[in-house]
Amino acid sequence: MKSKAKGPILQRRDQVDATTTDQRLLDSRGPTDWVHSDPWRVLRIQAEFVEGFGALAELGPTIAVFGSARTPADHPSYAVAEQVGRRLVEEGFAVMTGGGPGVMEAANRGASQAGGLSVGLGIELPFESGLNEWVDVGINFRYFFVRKTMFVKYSQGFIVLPGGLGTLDEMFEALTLAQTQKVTAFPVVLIGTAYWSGLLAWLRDTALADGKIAESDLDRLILTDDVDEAVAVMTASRSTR
Ligand SMILES: C/C(=C\CNc1ncnc2c1ncn2[C@@H]1O[C@H](COP(=O)(O)O)[C@@H](O)[C@H]1O)CO
Repeated sequence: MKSKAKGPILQRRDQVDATTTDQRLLDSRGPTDWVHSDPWRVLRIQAEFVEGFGALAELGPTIAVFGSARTPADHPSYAVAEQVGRRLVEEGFAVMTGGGPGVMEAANRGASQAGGLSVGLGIELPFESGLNEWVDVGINFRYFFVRKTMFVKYSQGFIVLPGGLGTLDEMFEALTLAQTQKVTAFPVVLIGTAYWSGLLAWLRDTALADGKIAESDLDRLILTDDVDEAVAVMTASRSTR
């Protein structure tokens, strides 16, 4: 009688497979459409979470710094971001950015040059820019939403410098998570009164006035031009935990 053990499964007579699982794995050159299918993507997403959690779990106190990818090195915001990176390190924080150019590069530069931990969470984009040279621990993500989870999970506060859509997305993500109590005790400091005042005025005069947000939502946002004040907010928040 034909009989075969397939792992814990017993097959007999005409139920016996003609090939082994290993043979099918190693020999097959079948269709490859599955590489682009959602179930396969789910595994890649899972792998990205595993890599991120594994690399960042032991970071210690960390502050995320956000801001424009388009800020040139001779722009005043670049020097401010560099100072933010340096001051955070002096207060014992690791500095985490999107790992790109502009403000991200400046904050990583300040942190690295101050001898601290400079982390970059990069993102795969159609136009490749890669991690900036001041990132000392870097991860490149395929998926924005996985990367965003890492920023919120592994930093204890956000410092936001002038930026565009990406920066606004990151700031409003933090504010939404705080409003819905998904995160608690998570300070968000905006640096650059001239740049941010118009947005804050609209939030107060239109969104708040029309009942779309609450006073407490605005209270969470701290606006300053003073790097030391921004860093002090992060330090104070750490000591209240
Ligand atoms: C636009 C250019 C490069 C983009 N490279 C980026 N690399 C990493 N992270 C990025 C990049 N662009 C945006 N981000 C994220 O959004 C924020 C900045 O976006 P903004 O629209 O410039 O404000 C930033 O905090 C990142 O997390 C060309 O050089």
